[in-house]
Amino acid sequence: MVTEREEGTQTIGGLRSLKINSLRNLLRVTVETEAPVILLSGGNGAGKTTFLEAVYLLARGRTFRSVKTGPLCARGSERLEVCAEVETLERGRGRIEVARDGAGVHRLADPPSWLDDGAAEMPLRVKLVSENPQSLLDGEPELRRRFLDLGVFHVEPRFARVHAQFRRVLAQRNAALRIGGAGVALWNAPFVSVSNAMHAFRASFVTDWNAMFRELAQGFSFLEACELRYDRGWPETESIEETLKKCGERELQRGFSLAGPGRADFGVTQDGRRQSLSRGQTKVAVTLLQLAAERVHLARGKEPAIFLLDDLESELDETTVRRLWELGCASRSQIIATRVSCRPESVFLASDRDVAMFHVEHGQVRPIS
Ligand SMILES: Nc1ncnc2c1ncn2[C@@H]1O[C@H](COP(=O)(O)OP(=O)(O)OP(=O)(O)O)[C@@H](O)[C@H]1O
Repeated sequence: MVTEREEGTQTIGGLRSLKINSLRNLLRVTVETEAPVILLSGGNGAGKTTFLEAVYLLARGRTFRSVKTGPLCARGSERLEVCAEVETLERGRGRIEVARDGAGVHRLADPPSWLDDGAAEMPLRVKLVSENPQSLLDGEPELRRRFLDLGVFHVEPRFARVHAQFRRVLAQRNAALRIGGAGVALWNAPFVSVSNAMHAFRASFVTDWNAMFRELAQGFSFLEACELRYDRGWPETESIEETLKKCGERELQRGFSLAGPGRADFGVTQDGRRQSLSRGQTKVAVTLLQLAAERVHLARGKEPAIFLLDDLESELDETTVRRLWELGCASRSQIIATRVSCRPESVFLASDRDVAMFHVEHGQVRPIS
């Protein structure tokens, strides 16, 4: 497996075929390709993002779009299905299938052993640069914690148990704080222990992630002196026990925990201060964060993820698109990218990787020969 990656051939894992039934405007779509780069072009509303959504659904069992985008099931249909043949370097080929009806999302897989390992070991990992990547750095800390935790989870499956334990302890501690503090003392010791465990996992991932991010950021002058700063959720100068003691009164007044891993955050900083970035620059930073995380995952022996790049060109100048594209192609992960068809596609074809091009129109996806 490593040999193929190191030799730089185009033989990488990823999607080999994708069938979509009744997902938004994609009523019946079949795409078969072994290409390491899949480029979908088409006009607005053609269904390009929906194609990415189908792959994301397979990997994560949910969509990346907000509920405001409306129901996933095509109008007039009661069930959607997405099915893919996937090749992994370690396990060869297998099928993943997701179906959704009124009762929610069901994930089916063949061979069934792929299911036994749990979500962390599912054969399909995706890394998304979405239609609004800025929300990761500009939005709620909750989004960043989820992003960070997914990154940790992929390198350290034991993190899932610690995470679940933390959520249970936090819920109990908060319940005790809400009713005036009776029983809080009972939950402090487990809270301290699970907080320290969670921080240790996160910090170890962030150290590597930051190193990769700084390396990648060298290619972009506005990010040159920037780094990834992780805030564990309580001051670096004190232990979590000390912080709990200090904010005990306030926690009782507010009725919930004010410190701990549930308050962790990260950001792109320069000289310790949050860097102010334009929309385009923020998009670059988020793309680099994804690429950096992928490098960490690969270095820890993970299968390459599939990069889903939704309209990479929007808000970016041509040189920047070219640089990001080169970095993406150098990662040797499979890339599925969308673009609005009015722009020249030369940037995307200028790499040594095979590109399979498809045109998306009125919910149909057709190969461009
Ligand atoms: N449940 C649904 N049933 C049928 N059609 C839907 C449903 N939900 C969304 N759509 C339509 O499906 C299309 C999907 O658009 P999508 O966001 O995938 O387009 P896109 O090609 O990425 O466009 P853009 O370049 O504008 O981002 C839209 O035209 C939308 O109106």
